[in-house]
Amino acid sequence: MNPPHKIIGVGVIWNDTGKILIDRRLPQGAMGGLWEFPGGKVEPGETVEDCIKREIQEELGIEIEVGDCLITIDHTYTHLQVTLTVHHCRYLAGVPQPIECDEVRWVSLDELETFDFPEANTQIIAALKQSSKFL
Ligand SMILES: Nc1nc2c([nH]c(=O)n2[C@H]2C[C@H](O)[C@@H](COP(=O)(O)OP(=O)(O)OP(=O)(O)O)O2)c(=O)[nH]1
Ligand SMILES: [Mg+2]
Repeated sequence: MNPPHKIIGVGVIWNDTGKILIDRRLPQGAMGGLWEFPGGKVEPGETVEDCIKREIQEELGIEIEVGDCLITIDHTYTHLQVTLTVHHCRYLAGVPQPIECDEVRWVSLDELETFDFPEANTQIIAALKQSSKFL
């Protein structure tokens, strides 16, 4: 039997000093304690862009603008298959609050590699580094 499949909208949120917002998942549950880019499950009838905007408002209490898609990744974990659709986002307003996570941080692209992320994120970080070469 294949594990269940979730479609996830994920935001790489940039502020105007070029830092990226990451959050630490709660210690309990799947991938507990790992860092991630904010996001969550796409609800029925919702676009990925709407999902990212909603999740980030719910989880962090901030306003963002959702931009271009960076990458889409299909990844199979032991108990779960995920499709992560990752968009660049622009921070607009509000102070990020750890509403549904343990901690939030603004970090540089270089610092990203020093945090522990889920396995699928290796590809997101590689894509970010690749795309930033041309900035
Ligand atoms: N938001 C986010 N999720 C990620 C990343 N990398 C990664 O593998 N995931 C996985 C972990 C989760 O299984 C899923 C995120 O969906 P979610 O946050 O709604 O799922 P969850 O398991 O925490 O919540 P739930 O099903 O209990 O409602 O995608 C990432 O960078 N950001
Ligand atoms: Mg989530």
